[in-house]
Amino acid sequence: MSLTIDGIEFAYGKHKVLKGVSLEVQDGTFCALLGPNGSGKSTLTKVIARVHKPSEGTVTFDGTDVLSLGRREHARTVAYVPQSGEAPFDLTVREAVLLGRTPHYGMAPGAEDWRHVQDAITLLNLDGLVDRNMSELSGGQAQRVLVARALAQDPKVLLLDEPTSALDLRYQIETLQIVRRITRTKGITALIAIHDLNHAGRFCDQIVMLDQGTIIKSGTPAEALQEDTLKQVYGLRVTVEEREGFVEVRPVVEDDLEYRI
Ligand SMILES: Nc1ncnc2c1ncn2[C@@H]1O[C@H](COP(=O)(O)OP(=O)(O)OP(=O)(O)O)[C@@H](O)[C@H]1O
Repeated sequence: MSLTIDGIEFAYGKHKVLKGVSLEVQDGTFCALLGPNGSGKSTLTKVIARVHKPSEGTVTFDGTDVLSLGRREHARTVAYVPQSGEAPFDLTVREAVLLGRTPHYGMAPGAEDWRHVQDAITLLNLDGLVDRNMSELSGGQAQRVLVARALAQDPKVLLLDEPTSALDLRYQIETLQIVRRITRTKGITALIAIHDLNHAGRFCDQIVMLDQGTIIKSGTPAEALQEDTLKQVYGLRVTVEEREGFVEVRPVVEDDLEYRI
């Protein structure tokens, strides 16, 4: 049982951004999408979230064609956390999290829906903010609301596009721990676009390295985070060590800008 992405091609106009991307993520796996700016991480999450339609390729989850599901069924299967600039600004925090339940109820939310909303609010430590308007939140608070909305949706596949970019260190760690825990306890498949190689190595089971719209490497953190791969993809010398059971990447910074290859 898995999320299977096969031969995805996508272009913005004439600019080809995804060039035959194929990837398999097993159920219950927390998978990081890594790669330099512009390598296609966000675009890939948007294709799975159906924000963009690929010109070629398929996305299936446990054998079901995700790209041709009905709208409601897709929303019950896949939840998408966009970058924080895309928050719904005219709503209170509670209303924004409740949006995640829309695919699950008919005329009005029921007790089960409110339970999911409250659980997500508590998990993301948003209890003190529930009546605040989204427009009054800091970037990091808004980002936590978007994660809570996606968790309230109770999806099978969770897509996160740089969900920790505006978070302080404590909330970065907490958010990654929460996602990791729900992959374990609920068997959810999570795919996260993220820049922090060490967070990816610490919290994720699988790492997929994208470069110019192509997958360069996919494997465990130890398999994917290798010095030669990182040098090739980021154009930067790094050292990679195993520390307390986790892979740790450090840039080799000698003198001003001398690290450039
Ligand atoms: N809406 C758009 N219209 C045209 N080109 C776009 C659009 N969005 C992204 N691109 C281009 O597609 C390429 C891939 O962008 P994408 O946002 O998927 O990369 P990314 O790996 O997520 O980058 P980052 O790490 O900077 O967020 C880039 O060259 C970018 O300029």
